[in-house]
Amino acid sequence: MKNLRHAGRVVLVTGAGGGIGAAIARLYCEEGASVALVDFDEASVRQQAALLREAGHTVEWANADVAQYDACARACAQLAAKLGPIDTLINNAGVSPKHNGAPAPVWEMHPQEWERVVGINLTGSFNLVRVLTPSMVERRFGRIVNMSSVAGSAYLPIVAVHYSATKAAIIGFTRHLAGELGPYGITANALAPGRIETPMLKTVSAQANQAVAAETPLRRLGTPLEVAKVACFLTSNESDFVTGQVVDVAGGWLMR
Ligand SMILES: NC(=O)c1ccc[n+]([C@@H]2O[C@H](COP(=O)([O-])OP(=O)(O)OC[C@H]3O[C@@H](n4cnc5c(N)ncnc54)[C@H](O)[C@@H]3O)[C@@H](O)[C@H]2O)c1
Ligand SMILES: CC(C)C1=CC=C(C(=O)O)[C@@H](O)[C@H]1O
Repeated sequence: MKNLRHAGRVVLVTGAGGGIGAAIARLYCEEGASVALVDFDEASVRQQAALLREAGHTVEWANADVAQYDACARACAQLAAKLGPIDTLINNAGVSPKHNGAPAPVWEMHPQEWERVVGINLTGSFNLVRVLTPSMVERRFGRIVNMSSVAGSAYLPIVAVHYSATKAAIIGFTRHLAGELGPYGITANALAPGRIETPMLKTVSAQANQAVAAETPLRRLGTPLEVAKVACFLTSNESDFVTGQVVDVAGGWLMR
């Protein structure tokens, strides 16, 4: 029997064209929500939306770069006009760029590349929160999940400094949101995935991933669905009194 605990909810997921975001969008659909998919890769987000519609789910999609405030505002207005007011926001879109096949050391990182990644991984989450919280505050209800990473609080040589810095900032951002928005019935939590099998991993050697699996207590990498399950839990009625928390989804890797 399906768990329809998100029936009646309208959920917006960024980075929903693939990887963890696509799994999150699908699980919300399966749990009864209407889902708005946002991604800057138009072909991917269109395809994910088509797959979900074919399965009978209520979805709309928008092609937007989360780093662009105006594009976020336009996309949210269009999506809310079709689905109704958005009450659940999953800020999942993020990038972990490589430079010549490896993370750029800080002394070689171009300032524009720093700005670009901060724009997507951090400002992108602010943009969506800024656009959507006025109606959440007005309706005295909202659920927000921001995607951090174990890299936000542990040194991971596989990523570069902009990535770690933005994922750490997401934790402070989330806790501040929890404090400020709590009195209006809005919760904000963060997820800190460990290594999850998604397209983001395609630049990492199989050997490196095996080494992570070997040092993970559960002895494997995670799946996008395992991250999605925690996002759905944290925004369901089962987590009504949970806010300002950072939840690792990492199989025990890098327990801190
Ligand atoms: N995969 C991992 O091991 C891992 C671990 C920890 C945290 N994370 C985080 O989880 C999130 C999802 O990662 P993933 O592994 O699914 O990545 P992914 O690369 O597989 O998917 C990311 C999606 O975000 C979209 N996207 C990227 N930049 C965007 C932008 N500016 N505007 C709109 N959409 C954009 C991409 O088109 C893509 O569909 C990211 O925030 C990532 O940092 C991933
Ligand atoms: C895919 C690789 C570069 C990677 C990205 C993000 C991570 C994170 O924890 O945020 C790493 O675990 C790693 O999988």
